[in-house]
Amino acid sequence: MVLDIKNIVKRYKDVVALNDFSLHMENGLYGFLGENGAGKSTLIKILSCNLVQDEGVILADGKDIRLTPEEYRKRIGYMPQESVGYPGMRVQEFMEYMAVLKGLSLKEPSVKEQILRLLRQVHLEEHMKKKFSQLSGGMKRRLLFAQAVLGNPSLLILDEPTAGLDPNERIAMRNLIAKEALDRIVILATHIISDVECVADEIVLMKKGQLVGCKTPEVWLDDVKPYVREFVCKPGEIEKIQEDYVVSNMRQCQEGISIRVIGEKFDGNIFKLAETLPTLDDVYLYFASV
Ligand SMILES: Nc1ncnc2c1ncn2[C@@H]1O[C@H](COP(=O)(O)OP(=O)(O)OP(=O)(O)O)[C@@H](O)[C@H]1O
Repeated sequence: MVLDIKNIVKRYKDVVALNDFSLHMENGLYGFLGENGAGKSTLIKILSCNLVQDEGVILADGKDIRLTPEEYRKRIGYMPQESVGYPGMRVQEFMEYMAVLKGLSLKEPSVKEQILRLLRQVHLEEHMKKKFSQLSGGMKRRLLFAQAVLGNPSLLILDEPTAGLDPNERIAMRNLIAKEALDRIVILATHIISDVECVADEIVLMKKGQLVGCKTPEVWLDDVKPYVREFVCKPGEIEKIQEDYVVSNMRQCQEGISIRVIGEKFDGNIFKLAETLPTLDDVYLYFASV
C-alpha cells in the first residue's frame, strides 16, 4: 500500500491535536514517537476510521479513504492501546468473531487455518478455550495482535503494543511485529524508544500535532550528533549543568559522575565536553527540547 496523509487538521474544541500533518508512507515499519499530547493517538484514530479529520485528506493507493470506507477498512488491521475484549468470549471464538467482522467467511477452510496459524504464532494455541477474562496481560496483548494481523491487512496499525508487558513479553511482541512487517505498512506508536529502535525502518517524530520528520534511525542519530556530549563532572557541578543543558543520563564512575548532556552550544567547554555517539533517547530529548 501507498498511504498519503495530506494536510490533516483535527481540533477538539480549541485544542489543535493535528496541525497540518502530512506524511507519505510506503511498505515498511514506521515507529511513531512523540511526547504525551503530540497527536499520535488522534492520527491513529483517524487512520483506523474511529475519528474523522476536520481538514485534509488520506489517500490509500490514491483513493480517499472517506469515499471508499468499506474497501479501506478491509485492508487495515488495528491493535488498540487498551486490552479490550469480551470477558466471557473464548480465545478461538474471539478470533472467529473478528474474522466475521472483517468480512471473512468461516466456511472457508483457509480462514480457520489462518486463525490456527496466528494463534500458534502468538503462542496461544494451548489457550484457545480460555475466556478473555482468564488471560494474562501479555496473552491479551498477543491475542489483540493476532486479530489485527487476521486477514493479512496491507496496513497494520499498532497502538502501544507492548504497553504493560514485562521484558520477556515485550521482546516476544517485538519479534512478532518484526516478522509481520514484510510487504505492508506497519505503524507502531509507542513511548518505548528501544522498541522502535530495534524494528523500525523509519522513525516518525511528532511534536504538538506536527511532523518533526520521518527518517531512518541512522539519519536521526547523525542529525543530533553535534548536540550530544558526555563527560565526567563532580557532584557539586551537576546543578549548574542541569540549568544549561538537558541531561540525558547520569551514572557514578570512579572519577566522579559521568553525565550525558544535550544542548545547542558547548562553547564554554569548562567541563572538557567530549563528543559521543548519540542514541535515539538523545534524538527524542533533543527534539522535545528545541
Ligand atoms: N477527546 C478529546 N477531547 C479533547 N481533547 C483531546 C481529546 N483527545 C485528545 N485531546 C487532546 O489532543 C491533543 C493530542 O492528543 P493525543 O491523544 O492525540 O496525543 P498522543 O500523542 O497520543 O498522546 P499520548 O502519548 O499521551 O497518548 C492533546 O492536547 C490532548 O489533550
